[in-house]
Amino acid sequence: MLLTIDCGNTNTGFAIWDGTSFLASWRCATQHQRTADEYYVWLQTLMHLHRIDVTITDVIISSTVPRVVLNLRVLCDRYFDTRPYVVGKPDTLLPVDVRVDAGTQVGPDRLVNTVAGWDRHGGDLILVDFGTATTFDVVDTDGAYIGGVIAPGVNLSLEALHMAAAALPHVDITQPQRVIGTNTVACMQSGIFWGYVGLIKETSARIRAERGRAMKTVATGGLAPLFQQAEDLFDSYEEDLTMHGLTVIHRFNKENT
Ligand SMILES: Nc1ncnc2c1ncn2[C@@H]1O[C@H](COP(=O)(O)OP(=O)(O)OP(=O)(O)O)[C@@H](O)[C@H]1O
Ligand SMILES: CC(C)(CO)[C@@H](O)C(=O)NCCC(=O)O
Ligand SMILES: [K+]
Repeated sequence: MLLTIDCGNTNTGFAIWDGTSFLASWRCATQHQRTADEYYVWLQTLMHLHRIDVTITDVIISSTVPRVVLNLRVLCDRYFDTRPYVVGKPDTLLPVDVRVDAGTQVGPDRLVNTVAGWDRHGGDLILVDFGTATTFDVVDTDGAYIGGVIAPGVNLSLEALHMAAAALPHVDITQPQRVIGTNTVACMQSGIFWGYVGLIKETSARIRAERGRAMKTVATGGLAPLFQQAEDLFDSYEEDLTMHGLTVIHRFNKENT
Protein backbone atom coordinates (compact mmCIF):
# COMPACT_ATOMS: atom_id res chain seq x y z
CA MET A 1 0.00 0.00 0.00
CA LEU A 2 1.31 3.45 -0.94
CA LEU A 3 1.39 6.45 1.40
CA THR A 4 1.56 9.78 -0.47
CA ILE A 5 2.75 12.84 1.44
CA ASP A 6 2.35 16.40 0.16
CA CYS A 7 4.08 18.95 2.41
CA GLY A 8 3.15 22.53 1.67
CA ASN A 9 4.40 25.56 3.55
CA THR A 10 1.16 25.64 5.57
CA ASN A 11 -0.32 22.15 5.55
CA THR A 12 0.83 18.60 4.96
CA GLY A 13 -1.50 16.07 3.36
CA PHE A 14 -1.21 12.29 3.78
CA ALA A 15 -3.20 9.85 1.64
CA ILE A 16 -3.39 6.08 1.26
CA TRP A 17 -3.51 4.74 -2.29
CA ASP A 18 -4.45 1.11 -2.89
CA GLY A 19 -3.46 1.13 -6.56
CA THR A 20 -6.92 2.14 -7.77
CA SER A 21 -8.26 4.75 -5.39
CA PHE A 22 -7.47 6.71 -2.26
CA LEU A 23 -8.77 4.94 0.85
CA ALA A 24 -8.42 8.04 3.02
CA SER A 25 -6.60 11.34 3.34
CA TRP A 26 -5.65 13.47 6.33
CA ARG A 27 -3.98 16.81 6.90
CA CYS A 28 -1.86 18.37 9.59
CA ALA A 29 -0.07 21.69 9.93
CA THR A 30 3.44 21.59 8.48
CA GLN A 31 5.93 21.65 11.36
CA HIS A 32 9.54 20.65 10.94
CA GLN A 33 9.78 19.91 14.67
CA ARG A 34 7.31 17.04 14.40
CA THR A 35 9.14 13.77 15.02
CA ALA A 36 8.78 10.44 13.25
CA ASP A 37 7.12 9.01 16.37
CA GLU A 38 4.58 11.82 16.44
CA TYR A 39 3.70 11.29 12.77
CA TYR A 40 3.30 7.58 13.33
CA VAL A 41 1.05 7.82 16.37
CA TRP A 42 -1.10 10.39 14.59
CA LEU A 43 -1.37 8.28 11.42
CA GLN A 44 -2.07 5.07 13.34
CA THR A 45 -4.84 6.75 15.32
CA LEU A 46 -6.51 8.05 12.17
CA MET A 47 -6.18 4.72 10.41
CA HIS A 48 -7.83 2.95 13.35
CA LEU A 49 -10.61 5.54 13.51
CA HIS A 50 -11.33 5.01 9.81
CA ARG A 51 -10.95 1.23 10.15
CA ILE A 52 -8.16 1.15 7.62
CA ASP A 53 -6.15 -1.94 8.34
CA VAL A 54 -3.39 -1.95 5.74
CA THR A 55 0.37 -2.26 5.66
CA ILE A 56 2.26 0.68 4.18
CA THR A 57 4.98 -0.70 1.93
CA ASP A 58 5.78 2.36 -0.19
CA VAL A 59 6.00 6.09 0.46
CA ILE A 60 6.41 9.07 -1.87
CA ILE A 61 6.99 12.60 -0.58
CA SER A 62 6.77 16.03 -2.16
CA SER A 63 7.96 18.75 0.16
CA THR A 64 8.24 22.48 -0.42
CA VAL A 65 9.85 22.67 3.04
CA PRO A 66 13.22 20.87 2.90
CA ARG A 67 13.57 20.61 6.69
CA VAL A 68 10.53 18.37 7.20
CA VAL A 69 11.89 15.64 4.94
CA LEU A 70 14.38 14.38 7.52
CA ASN A 71 11.78 13.26 10.05
CA LEU A 72 9.55 11.86 7.31
CA ARG A 73 12.49 9.74 6.17
CA VAL A 74 12.91 8.49 9.73
CA LEU A 75 9.17 7.67 9.81
CA CYS A 76 9.55 5.58 6.65
CA ASP A 77 12.64 3.81 7.87
CA ARG A 78 11.53 3.11 11.43
CA TYR A 79 7.85 2.29 10.97
CA PHE A 80 7.36 1.25 7.35
CA ASP A 81 10.78 -0.27 6.70
CA THR A 82 10.96 1.48 3.35
CA ARG A 83 12.99 4.18 1.61
CA PRO A 84 10.69 6.92 0.37
CA TYR A 85 10.77 8.44 -3.08
CA VAL A 86 11.34 12.18 -2.63
CA VAL A 87 10.32 14.32 -5.59
CA GLY A 88 13.12 16.60 -6.70
CA LYS A 89 15.88 14.24 -5.51
CA PRO A 90 18.08 12.85 -8.30
CA ASP A 91 17.06 9.23 -7.63
CA THR A 92 13.36 9.98 -8.13
CA LEU A 93 12.64 10.11 -11.87
CA LEU A 94 9.97 12.27 -13.45
CA PRO A 95 7.96 11.19 -16.49
CA VAL A 96 8.14 14.73 -17.90
CA ASP A 97 10.92 17.17 -18.82
CA VAL A 98 11.65 20.33 -16.84
CA ARG A 99 12.70 23.22 -19.07
CA VAL A 100 13.67 26.22 -16.94
CA ASP A 101 16.76 28.37 -16.37
CA ALA A 102 19.85 26.41 -15.37
CA GLY A 103 20.24 26.23 -11.60
CA THR A 104 16.56 26.91 -10.87
CA GLN A 105 14.98 24.74 -8.20
CA VAL A 106 11.36 24.24 -9.19
CA GLY A 107 9.00 23.57 -6.29
CA PRO A 108 8.30 19.83 -6.18
CA ASP A 109 4.57 20.48 -5.80
CA ARG A 110 4.60 22.23 -9.18
CA LEU A 111 6.41 19.31 -10.80
CA VAL A 112 3.93 16.88 -9.25
CA ASN A 113 1.00 18.96 -10.48
CA THR A 114 2.54 18.97 -13.96
CA VAL A 115 2.77 15.18 -13.99
CA ALA A 116 -0.81 14.86 -12.74
CA GLY A 117 -2.15 17.31 -15.33
CA TRP A 118 -0.21 15.60 -18.15
CA ASP A 119 -1.49 12.19 -17.04
CA ARG A 120 -5.11 13.29 -16.93
CA HIS A 121 -5.33 15.82 -19.74
CA GLY A 122 -2.25 15.62 -21.95
CA GLY A 123 -0.26 18.77 -22.74
CA ASP A 124 -0.89 22.51 -23.18
CA LEU A 125 -2.19 23.15 -19.69
CA ILE A 126 -2.28 25.90 -17.12
CA LEU A 127 -2.43 24.48 -13.60
CA VAL A 128 -3.50 26.88 -10.88
CA ASP A 129 -2.79 25.82 -7.29
CA PHE A 130 -4.25 27.85 -4.41
CA GLY A 131 -1.90 27.08 -1.54
CA THR A 132 0.31 29.27 0.61
CA ALA A 133 1.25 30.83 -2.72
CA THR A 134 -1.04 30.90 -5.74
CA THR A 135 0.97 29.24 -8.49
CA PHE A 136 0.43 28.86 -12.21
CA ASP A 137 2.34 25.96 -13.75
CA VAL A 138 2.59 25.91 -17.53
CA VAL A 139 2.73 22.50 -19.22
CA ASP A 140 4.04 22.20 -22.79
CA THR A 141 2.53 20.03 -25.54
CA ASP A 142 4.83 17.15 -24.58
CA GLY A 143 4.08 17.39 -20.84
CA ALA A 144 7.20 19.36 -19.89
CA TYR A 145 7.07 21.92 -17.11
CA ILE A 146 8.18 25.15 -18.80
CA GLY A 147 7.69 27.71 -16.03
CA GLY A 148 4.84 29.73 -14.67
CA VAL A 149 3.82 32.36 -12.18
CA ILE A 150 4.07 32.67 -8.38
CA ALA A 151 1.66 35.08 -6.71
CA PRO A 152 0.93 35.53 -3.01
CA GLY A 153 -1.65 33.09 -1.69
CA VAL A 154 -5.15 34.26 -0.83
CA ASN A 155 -4.88 33.68 2.91
CA LEU A 156 -1.37 35.11 2.93
CA SER A 157 -2.60 38.33 1.31
CA LEU A 158 -5.39 38.69 3.85
CA GLU A 159 -2.96 38.00 6.66
CA ALA A 160 -0.50 40.55 5.28
CA LEU A 161 -3.18 43.28 5.28
CA HIS A 162 -4.05 42.46 8.86
CA MET A 163 -0.40 42.36 9.97
CA ALA A 164 0.70 45.55 8.27
CA ALA A 165 -2.24 47.84 8.92
CA ALA A 166 -3.24 48.54 12.52
CA ALA A 167 -6.91 49.15 11.70
CA LEU A 168 -7.43 46.10 9.50
CA PRO A 169 -8.83 43.03 11.27
CA HIS A 170 -8.34 39.36 10.51
CA VAL A 171 -11.07 38.33 8.04
CA ASP A 172 -12.13 35.16 6.25
CA ILE A 173 -12.40 35.07 2.51
CA THR A 174 -15.92 34.87 1.03
CA GLN A 175 -17.57 36.10 -2.13
CA PRO A 176 -18.91 39.59 -1.39
CA GLN A 177 -22.40 40.41 -2.67
CA ARG A 178 -21.18 43.78 -3.90
CA VAL A 179 -17.86 45.17 -5.12
CA ILE A 180 -18.18 48.41 -3.16
CA GLY A 181 -17.75 47.53 0.49
CA THR A 182 -19.53 49.69 3.05
CA ASN A 183 -17.48 48.50 6.03
CA THR A 184 -13.86 47.54 6.58
CA VAL A 185 -14.38 43.79 6.44
CA ALA A 186 -16.48 44.03 3.27
CA CYS A 187 -13.87 46.29 1.65
CA MET A 188 -11.10 43.82 2.43
CA GLN A 189 -13.11 40.83 1.25
CA SER A 190 -13.91 42.64 -1.97
CA GLY A 191 -10.28 43.57 -2.58
CA ILE A 192 -9.10 40.04 -2.10
CA PHE A 193 -11.96 38.26 -3.84
CA TRP A 194 -12.32 40.40 -6.96
CA GLY A 195 -8.59 41.07 -6.99
CA TYR A 196 -7.92 37.33 -7.26
CA VAL A 197 -10.64 36.84 -9.88
CA GLY A 198 -8.84 39.51 -11.89
CA LEU A 199 -5.42 37.98 -11.21
CA ILE A 200 -6.56 34.56 -12.38
CA LYS A 201 -8.23 35.90 -15.55
CA GLU A 202 -5.44 38.23 -16.56
CA THR A 203 -2.63 35.79 -15.84
CA SER A 204 -4.35 32.92 -17.69
CA ALA A 205 -5.13 35.15 -20.68
CA ARG A 206 -1.56 36.41 -20.87
CA ILE A 207 -0.12 32.91 -20.62
CA ARG A 208 -2.38 31.80 -23.50
CA ALA A 209 -1.39 34.84 -25.57
CA GLU A 210 2.31 34.25 -24.90
CA ARG A 211 1.95 30.60 -25.93
CA GLY A 212 -0.30 31.47 -28.89
CA ARG A 213 -2.55 28.45 -28.49
CA ALA A 214 -5.58 27.11 -26.66
CA MET A 215 -4.77 25.75 -23.22
CA LYS A 216 -6.92 23.94 -20.70
CA THR A 217 -6.95 25.40 -17.18
CA VAL A 218 -7.07 23.03 -14.22
CA ALA A 219 -7.40 24.35 -10.68
CA THR A 220 -6.57 22.72 -7.36
CA GLY A 221 -6.40 23.82 -3.73
CA GLY A 222 -9.14 24.49 -1.21
CA LEU A 223 -10.07 27.98 -2.38
CA ALA A 224 -10.49 27.27 -6.10
CA PRO A 225 -14.23 26.43 -5.90
CA LEU A 226 -14.94 29.76 -4.22
CA PHE A 227 -13.58 31.64 -7.23
CA GLN A 228 -15.09 29.24 -9.74
CA GLN A 229 -18.59 29.80 -8.32
CA ALA A 230 -18.32 33.52 -9.08
CA GLU A 231 -17.04 33.18 -12.63
CA ASP A 232 -16.15 30.42 -15.03
CA LEU A 233 -12.39 30.65 -14.56
CA PHE A 234 -11.25 27.03 -14.90
CA ASP A 235 -12.05 24.11 -17.19
CA SER A 236 -11.88 21.75 -14.24
CA TYR A 237 -11.29 21.64 -10.52
CA GLU A 238 -9.38 18.67 -9.15
CA GLU A 239 -8.97 18.58 -5.41
CA ASP A 240 -6.67 15.56 -5.55
CA LEU A 241 -4.39 16.83 -8.35
CA THR A 242 -1.16 16.80 -6.31
CA MET A 243 -1.92 13.45 -4.66
CA HIS A 244 -2.72 11.96 -8.05
CA GLY A 245 0.60 13.21 -9.41
CA LEU A 246 2.42 11.49 -6.55
CA THR A 247 0.82 8.14 -7.44
CA VAL A 248 1.82 8.59 -11.10
CA ILE A 249 5.44 9.41 -10.20
CA HIS A 250 5.55 6.46 -7.82
CA ARG A 251 4.32 4.06 -10.52
CA PHE A 252 6.77 5.52 -13.04
CA ASN A 253 9.70 4.93 -10.67
CA LYS A 254 8.56 1.40 -9.82
CA GLU A 255 8.47 0.59 -13.53
CA ASN A 256 11.69 2.35 -14.48
CA THR A 257 14.16 1.87 -11.63
N1 LIG B 1 -13.70 29.88 2.73
C1 LIG B 1 -12.44 29.70 3.12
N2 LIG B 1 -11.83 30.70 3.80
C2 LIG B 1 -10.54 30.54 4.22
N3 LIG B 1 -9.80 29.46 3.97
C3 LIG B 1 -10.35 28.46 3.28
C4 LIG B 1 -11.69 28.50 2.82
N4 LIG B 1 -11.95 27.34 2.15
C5 LIG B 1 -10.81 26.60 2.21
N5 LIG B 1 -9.87 27.27 2.88
C6 LIG B 1 -8.49 26.88 3.17
O1 LIG B 1 -7.83 26.72 1.95
C7 LIG B 1 -6.67 25.99 2.20
C8 LIG B 1 -6.53 25.06 1.06
O2 LIG B 1 -5.59 24.06 1.33
P1 LIG B 1 -4.44 23.78 0.31
O3 LIG B 1 -3.83 22.46 0.65
O4 LIG B 1 -4.92 23.98 -1.05
O5 LIG B 1 -3.42 24.93 0.66
P2 LIG B 1 -2.58 25.11 1.98
O6 LIG B 1 -2.55 23.84 2.69
O7 LIG B 1 -3.12 26.28 2.73
O8 LIG B 1 -1.21 25.54 1.35
P3 LIG B 1 0.12 24.69 1.18
O9 LIG B 1 -0.25 23.50 0.34
O10 LIG B 1 1.03 25.65 0.51
O11 LIG B 1 0.52 24.31 2.56
C9 LIG B 1 -6.85 25.30 3.55
O12 LIG B 1 -6.00 25.89 4.49
C10 LIG B 1 -8.31 25.59 3.90
O13 LIG B 1 -8.51 25.73 5.27
C1 LIG C 1 5.94 28.40 -4.86
C2 LIG C 1 5.74 27.37 -3.79
C3 LIG C 1 5.96 27.98 -2.42
C4 LIG C 1 4.29 26.88 -3.88
O1 LIG C 1 4.02 25.88 -2.97
C5 LIG C 1 6.69 26.16 -4.01
O2 LIG C 1 6.41 25.56 -5.23
C6 LIG C 1 8.14 26.57 -3.96
O3 LIG C 1 8.70 26.72 -2.91
N1 LIG C 1 8.77 26.71 -5.17
C7 LIG C 1 10.17 27.03 -5.34
C8 LIG C 1 10.40 28.02 -6.43
C9 LIG C 1 9.82 27.66 -7.79
O4 LIG C 1 8.94 26.81 -7.91
O5 LIG C 1 10.26 28.25 -8.78
K1 LIG D 1 -0.79 22.50 -1.97
